[in-house]
Amino acid sequence: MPNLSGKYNRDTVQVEEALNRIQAHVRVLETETVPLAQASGRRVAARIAAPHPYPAFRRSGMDGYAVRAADLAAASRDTPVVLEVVEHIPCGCVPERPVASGQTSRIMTGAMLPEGADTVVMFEMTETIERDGAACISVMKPLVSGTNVSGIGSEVSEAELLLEEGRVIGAGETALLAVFGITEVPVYRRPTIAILSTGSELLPADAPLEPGKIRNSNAWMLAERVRALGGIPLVLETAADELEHVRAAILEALAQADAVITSGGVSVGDYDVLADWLVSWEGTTLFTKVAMRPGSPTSAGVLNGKLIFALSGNPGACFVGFELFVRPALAAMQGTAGPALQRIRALLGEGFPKVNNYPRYVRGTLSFAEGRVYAVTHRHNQSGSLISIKDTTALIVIPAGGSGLQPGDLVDVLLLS
Ligand SMILES: Nc1nc2c(c(=O)[nH]1)N[C@H]1C(S)=C(S)[C@@H](COP(=O)(O)OP(=O)(O)OC[C@H]3O[C@@H](n4cnc5c(N)ncnc54)[C@H](O)[C@@H]3O)O[C@H]1N2
Ligand code: MOO
Ligand SMILES: [Mg+2]
Repeated sequence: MPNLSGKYNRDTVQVEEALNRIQAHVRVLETETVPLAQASGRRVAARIAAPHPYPAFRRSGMDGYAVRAADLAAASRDTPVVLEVVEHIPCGCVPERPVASGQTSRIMTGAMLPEGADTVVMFEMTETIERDGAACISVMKPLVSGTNVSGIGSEVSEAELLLEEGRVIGAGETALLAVFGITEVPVYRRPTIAILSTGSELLPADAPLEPGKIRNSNAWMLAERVRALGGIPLVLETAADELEHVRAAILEALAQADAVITSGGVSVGDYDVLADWLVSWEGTTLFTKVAMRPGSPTSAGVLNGKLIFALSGNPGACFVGFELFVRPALAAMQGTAGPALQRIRALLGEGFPKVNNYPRYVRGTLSFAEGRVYAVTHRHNQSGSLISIKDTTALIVIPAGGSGLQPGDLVDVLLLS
């Protein structure tokens, strides 16, 4: 029997220190190139610069007439300026005739401006007339030169940074890559994350309920989060609370995955075998207790250069442990340093009278009223409850100590979405 006294006497580390220890062991994954159509949700693995200016040609912003602004300088209701229409320019065409003084070309939104012209008068400001058998327009107002024209590079100049390394590719990013013709995108490899649920009480989701048992929800929740953060979840068969069984499952998982998340068995119970293993194993233990609620027994270690996140089995604690520790690690594996969660300050909506010996990460959401941001805690915030997870968009940080918080007190809030 290994010496398990460490299971009961654990050093407590602060959340920040626990995260630092994890980040120190993150290995940034290799990069690969994927077609643009498969780049959604991936993180860019290089600094991507604009290969050409955008727009690449002087472009009309309106359906109207391309003119020389100087020609319209004296235009007024009483002295309209008459210009001869010399060409029609649809989108996608290169104008064939320059616009000389006294001339104009009919031009469509998005079409290339003809030489000589510097301004576009929208149709609504013109009147078409005929003069000496020629099609003309009359304009009754001057325009500032450049009106309704997007100049070359006015939006993006050549070589300008488009996407910084580590950025997640979403709608705006894909649009940029497409418009610049970057159809082979350098991205970080997606981390494969093995998910092992431990617990002899766990049934698969499709099993009929049995007395004393519950269906496994953590595996589904964790897989969903891993997928949403760019990883590939590898959900393993649930392990019974037996040390050898759990150990073997983790070792096998480490061979196939970039990191392993376990849930359950980290506290001091008789069948909390992960806690047993982490004090007697061959790996490096990073921490086995964190100054936080829920999830104080959350543990982590490194074996064969790979991280093992041993999250609590309690669904609320499992969720919070994932967001605080696994999420930043997933981001870092895919090339993004820095905090994974944005921290803001908000006014506490309802009071939180409970005094804590550890900082508490309360599931909640933000609400907005009269220009103020309120942090609203959810009712079911026990470590063991899971009903509030679906409505959680933020973790509200209630500091340790003190004498409870009043409505309107300023609190730190970690934004999850
Ligand atoms: N004497 C003490 N008891 C406990 C302490 C303590 O300090 N002294 N800590 C409590 C705290 S805090 C937490 S958090 C839990 C941690 O429990 P474990 O991580 O060891 O998890 P289990 O014992 O395996 O299960 C706890 C709870 O969660 C349910 N569970 C487990 N896996 C799943 C799953 N995949 N899906 C859904 N639900 C799951 C399990 O059935 C239990 O109800 O320990 C306290 N005890
Ligand atoms: O730290 Mo435990 O997760 O409160 O219940
Ligand atoms: Mg337990």
